[in-house]
Amino acid sequence: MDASTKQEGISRRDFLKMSAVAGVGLAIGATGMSAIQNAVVPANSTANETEPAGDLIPMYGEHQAGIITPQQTYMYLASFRITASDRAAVIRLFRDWTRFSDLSTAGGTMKTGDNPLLPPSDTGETVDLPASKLTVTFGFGPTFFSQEGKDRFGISSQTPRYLKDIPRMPRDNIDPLLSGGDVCVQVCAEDQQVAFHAVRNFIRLSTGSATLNWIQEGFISGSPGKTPRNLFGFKDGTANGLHQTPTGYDDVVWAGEGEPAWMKGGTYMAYRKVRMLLEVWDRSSLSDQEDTFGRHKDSGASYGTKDEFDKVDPSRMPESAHVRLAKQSKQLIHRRGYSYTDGVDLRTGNVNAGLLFISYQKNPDEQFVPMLKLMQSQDKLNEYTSHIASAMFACPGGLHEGQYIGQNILES
Ligand SMILES: C=CC1=C(C)c2cc3[nH]c(cc4nc(cc5[nH]c(cc1n2)c(C)c5CCC(=O)O)C(CCC(=O)O)=C4C)c(C)c3C=C
Ligand SMILES: [Fe+2]
Repeated sequence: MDASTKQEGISRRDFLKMSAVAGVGLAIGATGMSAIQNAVVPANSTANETEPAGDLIPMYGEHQAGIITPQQTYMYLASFRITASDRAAVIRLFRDWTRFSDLSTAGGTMKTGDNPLLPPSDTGETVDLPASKLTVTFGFGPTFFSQEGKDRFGISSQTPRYLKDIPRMPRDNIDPLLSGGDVCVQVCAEDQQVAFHAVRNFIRLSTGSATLNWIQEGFISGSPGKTPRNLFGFKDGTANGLHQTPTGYDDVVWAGEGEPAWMKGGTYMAYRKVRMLLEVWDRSSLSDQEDTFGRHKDSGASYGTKDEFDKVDPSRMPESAHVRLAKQSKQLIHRRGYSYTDGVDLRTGNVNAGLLFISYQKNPDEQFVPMLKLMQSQDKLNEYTSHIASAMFACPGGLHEGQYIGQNILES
């Protein structure tokens, strides 16, 4: 940690220590500190200290939380465009975002009512709510490093090895307004209001430095310990078990050789918003539905087997089955998708719904893109889906206390 960080930074642990001495409602008013430092105070420091351990997911460590963390029920994915023109302003934003992440993942809020003449620093909707397993995961898009050949923040030499947009696919119906971005923030929690509060305050804190491109919200549902079902009624996520081994995440998820130092412990997030044509699907026979995946709907067992986790034999499946094609690519990825609903398609009266497909992998060129290509050309699932948004982000490794997100890039 460099001296300036130590001087300016204030960690949750320091914060709680200070709160314990000064009592609840401690205000930090040093001039020169950025907006959030003046605004940050735990909603209730006692509540923070006694937060049930099971409700907190540590923010610090070798990897960012929210990547291999067991999936929480709710997710927001927000994409920002940096509007700040100089590196110092980006650093201020990332410091503020990091402090807010530190605070909110620990179950705190910014000050909610210290000056009646000013708007409260925090929007307030999580006061009295627990941390709810809140995680915040940051990623950087290709345009963060350079845009139209311009090295905006003098960091293009730090571009990760495989970071580029997902190439256009033949069946794509991609909406550019819902795709890409300089920075993404994935927020997950067991309570939707806790997740929304975080994303909303990230947006507030970005005022003057970044604008929101798009935001998506998703949900999953499943009994504890069971694989959740997607909106087609199939268990989705079964194969993640294949790399849940001692070396599995290093082999599949965490960035490898030839990457800038800040990618150590990091990964690539591939994102596709995939609309699922529920009305078409609901008119299909059970055998058509099962042939689409090569798995049985009720049990989740692959064709020719009995139980969900039995070894898959692709030769037992139709050639166009989704799982057979995934196997044909001979690649593994770590999927962490969420269902979404977006109201009604006013042109057809059909429901807008589908999957916010998110996968993490160490090398998207080798693991993700070939798999997507294969699926786009041959997958029976294409009869029922349409890819409408797309993005690729590089997610840095985890932070230690006192660091801010992107520090190793911006201070390299
Ligand atoms: C390019 C990668 C993938 C996209 C895009 C994708 C979209 C997508 N998938 C489902 C539903 C299921 N997918 C399942 C398995 C599965 N899917 C991918 C990749 C993509 N899916 C992989 C790598 C796998 C695992 C294959 C294996 O090794 O067995 C399954 C089966 C159960 C499971 O393992 O999760 C389902 C169901 C939908 C609905 C969808 C787009 C809307
Ligand atoms: Fe899939």
